[in-house]
Amino acid sequence: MTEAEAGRRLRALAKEIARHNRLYHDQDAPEISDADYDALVRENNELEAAFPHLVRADSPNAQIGAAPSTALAKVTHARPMLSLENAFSADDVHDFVRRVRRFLSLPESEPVALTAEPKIDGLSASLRYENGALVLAATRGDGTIGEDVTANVRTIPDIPQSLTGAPNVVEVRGEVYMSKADFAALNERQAASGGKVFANPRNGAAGSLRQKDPAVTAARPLRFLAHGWGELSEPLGSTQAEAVERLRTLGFPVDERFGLFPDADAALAQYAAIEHARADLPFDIDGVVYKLDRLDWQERLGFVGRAPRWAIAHKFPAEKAETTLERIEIQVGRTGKLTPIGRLTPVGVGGVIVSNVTLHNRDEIARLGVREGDRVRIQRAGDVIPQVVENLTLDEDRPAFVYPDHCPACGSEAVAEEGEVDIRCTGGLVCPAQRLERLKHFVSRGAMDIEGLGEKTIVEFVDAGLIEKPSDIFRLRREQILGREGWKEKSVDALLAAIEARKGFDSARLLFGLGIRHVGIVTARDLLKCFGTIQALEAAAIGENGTAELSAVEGVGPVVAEAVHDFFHEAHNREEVAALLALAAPAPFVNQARETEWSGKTIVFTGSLETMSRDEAKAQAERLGARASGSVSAKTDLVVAGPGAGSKLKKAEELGIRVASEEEWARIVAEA
Ligand SMILES: NC(=O)c1ccc[n+]([C@@H]2O[C@H](COP(=O)([O-])OP(=O)(O)OC[C@H]3O[C@@H](n4cnc5c(N)ncnc54)[C@H](O)[C@@H]3O)[C@@H](O)[C@H]2O)c1
Ligand SMILES: [Zn+2]
Repeated sequence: MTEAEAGRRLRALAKEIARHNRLYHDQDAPEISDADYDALVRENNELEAAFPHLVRADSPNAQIGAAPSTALAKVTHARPMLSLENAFSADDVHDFVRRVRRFLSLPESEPVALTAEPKIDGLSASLRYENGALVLAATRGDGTIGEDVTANVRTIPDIPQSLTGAPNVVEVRGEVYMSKADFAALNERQAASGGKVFANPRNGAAGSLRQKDPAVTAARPLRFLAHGWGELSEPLGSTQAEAVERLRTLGFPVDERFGLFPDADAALAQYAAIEHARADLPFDIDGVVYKLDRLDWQERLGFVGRAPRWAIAHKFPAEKAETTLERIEIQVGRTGKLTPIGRLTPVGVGGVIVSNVTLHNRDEIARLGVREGDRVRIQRAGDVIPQVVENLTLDEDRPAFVYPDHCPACGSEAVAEEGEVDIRCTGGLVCPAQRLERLKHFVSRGAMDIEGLGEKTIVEFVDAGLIEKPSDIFRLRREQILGREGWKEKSVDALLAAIEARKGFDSARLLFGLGIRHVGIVTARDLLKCFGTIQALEAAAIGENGTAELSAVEGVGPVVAEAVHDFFHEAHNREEVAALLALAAPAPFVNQARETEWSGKTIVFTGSLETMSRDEAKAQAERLGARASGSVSAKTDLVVAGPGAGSKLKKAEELGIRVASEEEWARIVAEA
């Protein structure tokens, strides 16, 4: 940014921020969210830091709140009512402590104790007591001049009218606020009577206190929490914690979460605890305020501009923000799932800058009605990926977003399964987005189980361009691998021998290794029991009545049939299968199942098995002529439950299905 641009921007920001200050502080009717307001202030501060000589006399940093414009009498504060510096991260808080240390020239060994308490979202008031009697109450106004709200404050039950044992002059400062419940009820009454509806409890409290007629204030459920003081004829204590305790004994409400902490880390832990409790608190808070405990240090630090040097407000991250959805991009996941990603104009939400959101799926895009270029409201909760919660662009002119019906990574058809919202690429074996996952699956234990070709080696070979698709594994040549780092002659030979050993291997394992959706090892065997070879299966799948023929197979339903059909429908998948069959020449399927009392029965394995893998257990079931299924239903004959079994076991018990332990299962297998 050039200097001229910065100057223009600073001028615009000063004007804009002043306007929002008036709307918020004086008219109790903000137009933008606090997060958006804070973003303007931050932009201003960054520019001021980059161009210090351009800082304006009317800089937003030179001002507190807004000058009052009500019909209320003006009051000049005996001591100014200040604002607070903001911190947005733990780093900011540590910086604050470092600044304090530097200012006071404290040695590292000197502890810096801090108080921490919620930052109540209300409006500050100063209550002046002389000889124990409440004589004046004032709003903050612009920090120097506030409004006289004495009569109004007298109607607030939390605020004592008189004090005993107090210094002759005490100005108690704190927050006038409205509880969330009272605020909701007030707005309901206001709406019913056609009165002003408030944007939030803070505005409700401010609008209720700043009334010409105290009777109106009296009818509003206002509350008060003390957090500081102004003029005093004698000190309330020698530390912040002592002084606050004194205020409590004088009869002022103090928040129960107020605490004294030995250092910044302990105070930050309290921040986390308060943030955690935030939603359940009866009133709105927007952060935690830390103050130096030692009052002699507060005195030395004084204030700069509009805020004390000895306190800082650690704001909670905003969880919602508005921005523009610039583009909708479709990503292909490792398993072929198409996921729409929204590219945003970067915006701060929940303490981080967000430039991408997940749009989940086609249905979500339709539900939100979002198109490229729309204004959207996004939300971020905890560590969750940010989401679009609302489309703010209501014009209907532009056409709806067209969801692609082909995979952007490989051009294969992308389809949704019946009743499913997700759209998947059917390009499986050749889709670059799925390449790695497919290859890892192909060589995995339950599939081709190629020794020496683990995930790490797959990644290495893919990166080196040695393999792209499963058939390439059978094309690997000695000299391609030899000479690569970490590959000795012996290991290369062992690997090639392991690959060679997989020629003429089990066709069911190879079929399973293709990674067709829903085709697990059991389904692969079911299919081959019927068709005998992968070639025959392929011919059936792409035949005229393909899906019908496949769904007729025992153990295969319409969803599996559809997936198998879609897979073989893609020409490049057929090419790859043909290459694999030529290179690996798997043996025709041999049905190993025996006729036993378990033939035709359905068995479900759940929980963890200790002496065998899930795959092995399933294979055992099949050899007994039984089918292994993934879900428990009335048709289930046996549930084998290991430790950690959950809902499936519960369901089996509800349905009265026989349940066996792993040990009992081993006995069944041995005896069958
Ligand atoms: N949405 C808008 O248009 C808009 C406009 C102006 C200001 N704002 C919001 O108002 C804030 C700025 O207002 P501000 O200058 O009054 O600063 P502030 O409200 O962020 O902080 C200072 C005030 O915090 C209050 N406070 C609450 N609990 C306290 C505690 N425990 N200890 C000490 N003080 C405590 C005090 O009254 C003090 O005056 C910003 O956070 C901004 O988001 C919003
Ligand atoms: Zn694809």
